[in-house]
Amino acid sequence: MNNIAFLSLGSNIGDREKWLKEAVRELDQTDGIKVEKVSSIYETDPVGYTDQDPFLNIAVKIKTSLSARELLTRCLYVEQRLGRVREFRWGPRKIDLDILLYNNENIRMEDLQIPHPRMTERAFVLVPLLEIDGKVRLPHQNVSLVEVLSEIPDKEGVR
Ligand SMILES: Nc1nc2nc(S)n(CCO)c2c(=O)[nH]1
Repeated sequence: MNNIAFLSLGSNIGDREKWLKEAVRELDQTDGIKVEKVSSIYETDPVGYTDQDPFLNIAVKIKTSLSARELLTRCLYVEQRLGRVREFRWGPRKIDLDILLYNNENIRMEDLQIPHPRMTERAFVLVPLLEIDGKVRLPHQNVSLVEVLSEIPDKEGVR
């Protein structure tokens, strides 16, 4: 398992903490995935589509032998297994798993973009991520995510 990946998990329907914990367990029980670190749980104001309930968000560091594509497939499987129903794109969700970083790779495909394209705009992603790795950087860029987070105005939306 010589690949490192960072994921962002979120939930804003039902027993949010339960879904987050179950998703982490599903990941850790996957052949080829070892959960290395899990952040604290943060309550966060919804961004994007704001007319919905607050989220609970965490970040997770994994070691994996899966490719980025296989990891995406696994994340979608965990969402389906926990019963996520995709009503509309930015709407409420029982559980959401987003791949943020995979090694130091840039991947630009129709349905797989790594680093996650919106991660640098989202305090709900960066605060948990920096809790588990304060030195994490974007691939091939000289920008520390600590500096990126310092530029985001609405950090109070993450508690
Ligand atoms: N605070 C917060 N807002 C969000 N908007 C969307 S869409 N999502 C789903 C993840 O893209 C979230 C989220 O996880 N947390």
